Amino acid sequence: MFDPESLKKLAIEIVKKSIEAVFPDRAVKETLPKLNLDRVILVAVGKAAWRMAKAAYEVLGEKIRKGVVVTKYGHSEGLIDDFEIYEAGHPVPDENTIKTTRRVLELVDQLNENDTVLFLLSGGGSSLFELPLEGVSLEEIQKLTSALLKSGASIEEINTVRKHLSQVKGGRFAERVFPAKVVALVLSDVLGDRLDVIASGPAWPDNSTSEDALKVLEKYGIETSESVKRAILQETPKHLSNVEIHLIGNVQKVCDEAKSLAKEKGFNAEIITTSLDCEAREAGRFIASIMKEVKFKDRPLKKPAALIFGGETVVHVKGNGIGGRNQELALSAAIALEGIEGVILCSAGTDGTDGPTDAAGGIVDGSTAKTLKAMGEDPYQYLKNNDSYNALKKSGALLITGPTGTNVNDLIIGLIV
Ligand SMILES: Nc1ncnc2c1ncn2[C@@H]1O[C@H](COP(=O)(O)OP(=O)(O)OP(=O)(O)O)[C@@H](O)[C@H]1O
Ligand SMILES: O=C(O)[C@H](O)CO
Ligand SMILES: [Mg+2]
Repeated sequence: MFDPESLKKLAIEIVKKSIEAVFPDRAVKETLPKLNLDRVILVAVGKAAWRMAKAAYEVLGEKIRKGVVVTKYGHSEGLIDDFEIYEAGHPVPDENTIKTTRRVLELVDQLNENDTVLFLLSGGGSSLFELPLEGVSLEEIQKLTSALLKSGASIEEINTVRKHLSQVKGGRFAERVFPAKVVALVLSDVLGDRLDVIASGPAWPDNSTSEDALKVLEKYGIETSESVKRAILQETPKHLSNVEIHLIGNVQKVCDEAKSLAKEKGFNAEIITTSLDCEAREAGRFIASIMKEVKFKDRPLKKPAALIFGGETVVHVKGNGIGGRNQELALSAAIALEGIEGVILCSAGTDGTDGPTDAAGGIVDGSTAKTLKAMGEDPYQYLKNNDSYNALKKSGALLITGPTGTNVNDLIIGLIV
């Protein structure tokens, strides 16, 4: 029923269309009309901020009294009415982060109980929205952030520390907006969607404590100054009375869309997990083993079948090649699927950039490893050297989409016919 080329095309189509379903524009436009907003101050923060703000402007128009957007360098796409649009440092905050955050605080400090801040939040916000507590310098925050990012700490742990050093994270932004209200739309790039973790939860009560933050520093052996330790001891808000939050997209949504698209195409489709978080090469091998079970035993699904996985794997980079977690997962699966017909696996970062490369991920089948071997290359050596980008490039197995303007973790689909 499917030749390898049409199966590949179909897998790419399902992945691309599923990512479109989590474009923030669409979700903002669906959500805002239900909220009865009038005369708001718009503040958009994160990697998807520009697109979220543009969509909000298209829905609310003149109802937006003032708009401020802060996103990563290169992530804004032009003017939106008379909004102030800023770009700042990511993944480590810089001078522009501080300047913009001060500007936002200046605006919200003038508000009263009749006002509403429409807060559009997405991943990356921790670095783009920051004003350190009194006594803590930007340099100290930069040093600490770099150390935490390299330490192997989880995003929850990293943000636990960040929240306790900031005037805007861990609910302190919402506290500062009081007595005005905050209505927030949030696009999640955190597995489990914890609202106090996404972008360090500027508008959500903090579930973590000063003690937790100190424990993270101790666990990863990170040295800090006395002034940083003193600042951490000031506890973040645990209750907020002026906040309404709407989660408008996450990895679950992208998986749901993939499942329904695969079903439309006549596949038996199932979401196996939305919280895949192990080492990328192990995930690739394990997913390949399930695909073989379907191929040869028709279980847990009968062919034609679509297996869908969402999450964010990790890579402990030991080699000196280039790649990303989705490309590494795909290469590992390609090795395990070698020689099998009627199987294809696509692994993609929904933001369109997987690791420090121009690819969104990889798309592999039973011929990928064979193609490399026919060229005299050893796929396993590429995997060992964390050089998935070059292995997939040589075998024509890179998935290239360009930056998508959204960011909700990774989508992996396996088709078996
Ligand atoms: N050669 C490589 N092979 C595989 N993975 C790599 C390689 N080099 C870096 N990485 C991985 O790429 C990750 C960064 O990728 P990426 O920018 O896609 O992350 P992200 O989670 O999407 O970031 P953000 O949350 O800011 O959007 C690093 O955590 C690292 O593990
Ligand atoms: O900004 C951040 O903290 C990360 O992207 C997680 O949301
Ligand atoms: Mg990314």
